[in-house]
Amino acid sequence: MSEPLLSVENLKTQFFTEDGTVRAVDGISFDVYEGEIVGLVGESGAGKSVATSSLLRLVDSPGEIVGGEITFKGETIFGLEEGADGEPRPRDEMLSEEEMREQIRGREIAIIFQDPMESLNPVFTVGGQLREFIEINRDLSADEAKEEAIEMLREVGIPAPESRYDEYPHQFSGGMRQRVLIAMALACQPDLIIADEPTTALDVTVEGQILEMVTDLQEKYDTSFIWVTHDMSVVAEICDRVNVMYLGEIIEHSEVDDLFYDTKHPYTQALLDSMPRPDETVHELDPIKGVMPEAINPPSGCRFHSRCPDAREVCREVHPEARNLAADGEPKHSAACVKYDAFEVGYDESRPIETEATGGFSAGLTETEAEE
Ligand SMILES: Nc1ncnc2c1ncn2[C@@H]1O[C@H](COP(=O)(O)OP(=O)(O)OP(=O)(O)O)[C@@H](O)[C@H]1O
Ligand code: NI
Repeated sequence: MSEPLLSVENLKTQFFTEDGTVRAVDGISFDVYEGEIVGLVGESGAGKSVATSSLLRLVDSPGEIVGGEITFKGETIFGLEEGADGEPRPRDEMLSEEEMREQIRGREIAIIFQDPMESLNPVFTVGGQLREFIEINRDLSADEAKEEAIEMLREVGIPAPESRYDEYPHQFSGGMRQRVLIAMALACQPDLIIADEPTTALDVTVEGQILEMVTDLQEKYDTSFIWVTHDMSVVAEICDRVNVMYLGEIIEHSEVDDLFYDTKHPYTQALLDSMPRPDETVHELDPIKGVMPEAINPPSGCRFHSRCPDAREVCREVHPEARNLAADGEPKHSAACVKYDAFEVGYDESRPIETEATGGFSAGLTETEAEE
């Protein structure tokens, strides 16, 4: 395989709050290759948005990227080295804030958020905003940029784009606004588009139409995507490869079919069991037991052990790094769960423990309450 377009190594982003340090992203690694859609999936609070905004160095105070490497087309978006005083400092080749703003954001890596009203200005027409964006970023005249803007609106499926060009964002439906943002993301022909739950607020039919359009455009332009979602059916529909996140970590990674048909991590299994599956018409939904613990004080050992049906003593003690469990020659399939022999930590001999998932006590109750 060729070099990845984007490579993320051991990325850590933390928020320094009054209550303590929130380890929102705690050592994640993944790659994105040219022309693929990579999913980032997990429950609310897993760290998906912090991870994607870190990729563009858009984390605001009190948040900070504290470690790791982000490389994009050979350029260092983030990278530290040890300074003369022993303290970490940005490496010389790390892109400056100005370079990030002028070369990377919007041009080479575009981002689409869940709420289009945050990205569209309500007092300007949709077409005007798109035209201006194209004009600024692509050295086109105002007329050329307008033509291109109309073309982009047509491309993302906005009917009668010439007349809708002069309308304001509030005159567009939610789905149509989201299409405008996709047009804006595509306008500079970036190599990578990060989509942070852009279809979550839409109804399923509109969502389906948008996902279909994205897959078509993705093929046409050969753009790579990172698609953030908490919805496994979205993953099934558009992703080539998937990273599953839990409490700041990527706990499973594989090609999309393997994630569904050869699920390795109990958390991924729990996520799948809690959602309607696209490949099953009738399915009893089984919500994940318990709540995700706080990222300030993550549980010892495996972070999922408190909610895991397979947890044993050893899961409280050993913090597993994801390992590739695929057979030789098979595509990578990694998981961070010590129940697999590859981890060799004595899982089989270890005593099972009661967790929120084993029915020993139900979610939210303490052990004594449940015994009564
Ligand atoms: N500005 C902030 N200050 C303190 N903590 C923050 C801040 N922003 C995010 N966090 C914390 O970082 C963690 C990850 O949040 P993030 O928004 O990335 O989750 P997410 O996976 O995107 O969830 P969702 O699906 O709800 O969007 C959470 O524990 C959150 O409370
Ligand atoms: Ni988010």
